Amino acid sequence: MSDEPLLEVENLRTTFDTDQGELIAVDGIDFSIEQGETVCIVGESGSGKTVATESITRIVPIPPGEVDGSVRFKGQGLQSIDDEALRDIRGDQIAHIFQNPQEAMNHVYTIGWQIVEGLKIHQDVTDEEARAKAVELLDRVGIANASARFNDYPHEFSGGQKQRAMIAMALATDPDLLIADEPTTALDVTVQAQILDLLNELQDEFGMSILLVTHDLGVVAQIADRVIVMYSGKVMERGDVYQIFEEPAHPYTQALMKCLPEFGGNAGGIQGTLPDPTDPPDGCRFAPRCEHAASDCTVGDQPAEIEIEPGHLASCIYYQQGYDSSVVQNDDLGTNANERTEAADD
Ligand SMILES: Nc1ncnc2c1ncn2[C@@H]1O[C@H](COP(=O)(O)OP(=O)(O)OP(=O)(O)O)[C@@H](O)[C@H]1O
Ligand code: NI
Repeated sequence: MSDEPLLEVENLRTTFDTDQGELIAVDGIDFSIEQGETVCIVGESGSGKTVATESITRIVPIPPGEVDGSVRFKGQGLQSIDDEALRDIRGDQIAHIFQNPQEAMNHVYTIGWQIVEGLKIHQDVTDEEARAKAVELLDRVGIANASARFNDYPHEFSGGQKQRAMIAMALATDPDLLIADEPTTALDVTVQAQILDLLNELQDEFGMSILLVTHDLGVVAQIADRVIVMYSGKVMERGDVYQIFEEPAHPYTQALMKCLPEFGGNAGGIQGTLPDPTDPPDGCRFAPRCEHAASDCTVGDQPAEIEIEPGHLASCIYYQQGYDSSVVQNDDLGTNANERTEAADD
């Protein structure tokens, strides 16, 4: 095995041509995912999480979208390969699951048929083998009585069962990377926890990497190895799950944490709104909402990411030399955040 990451994204920039002008959805972000790792992208609605992940295999609509930057998957540059080769990778090595399985499924075909079709397109199997494998997968994702449920239509499955079936479809081709965009948002809390447990188990078993998009820090705590905090198309902070929960460094991450119920936060979220993506402000994108913002925060470009500890980086000038980082370091988050990461450790 090489020590190259499974996925390496550099300077990814995705814009849309809109009536209001060029909309910058993702503004030059870098990240990588190692083999077997779970990386979560977290951030408020509209921060560019979905567009970032959908730019990897160019499932964003082009036009009006335009994707720039470098995406390397197993060492192969995806930005330069043709659509057919990309479709092959998408169906085979990089699988997507979405928030709403209802939309991703075909209503007129049975669940089993849809898994079988996926298998047959990408693998050289007979009908019998494909059927047996589909039943096995349905069973594996926790669909009781799988061989009978094989013949059910999507509307005969509950929301949680549909999401399980989507996961079975995604696993059918034994992908190296599973991209899951808000996979549990439409589900109630108990089912959500079960699906995340299932993803964790399947990852151990199948060895795939997971890139999971969510706005929910509870989901992050339950599943992430590493976390990327996005805001307004930029990466604000990144680190392993312990660093992010125990020592959130960027005021934006801290503000997200403070919205959690254990800090007495309300579901209303952070005060204020995201900047206009067709006209982002100078300086740090979060400065207009940041309680610590100084005049230096509103000039130039988004600050470069500064390494605070190995693997833990924040894009905030207070961590640059000559600034006092104690201004943004936040003691009142410490103890409760520890409880959360202990839960994440289980
Ligand atoms: N097809 C499109 N055309 C124009 N603008 C788009 C398109 N798709 C996304 N955008 C814009 O790109 C920005 C980022 O959207 P994106 O869906 O990535 O956010 P997100 O972080 O996934 O939010 P959410 O948590 O609500 O899913 C938003 O301003 C959105 O309006
Ligand atoms: Ni999204």
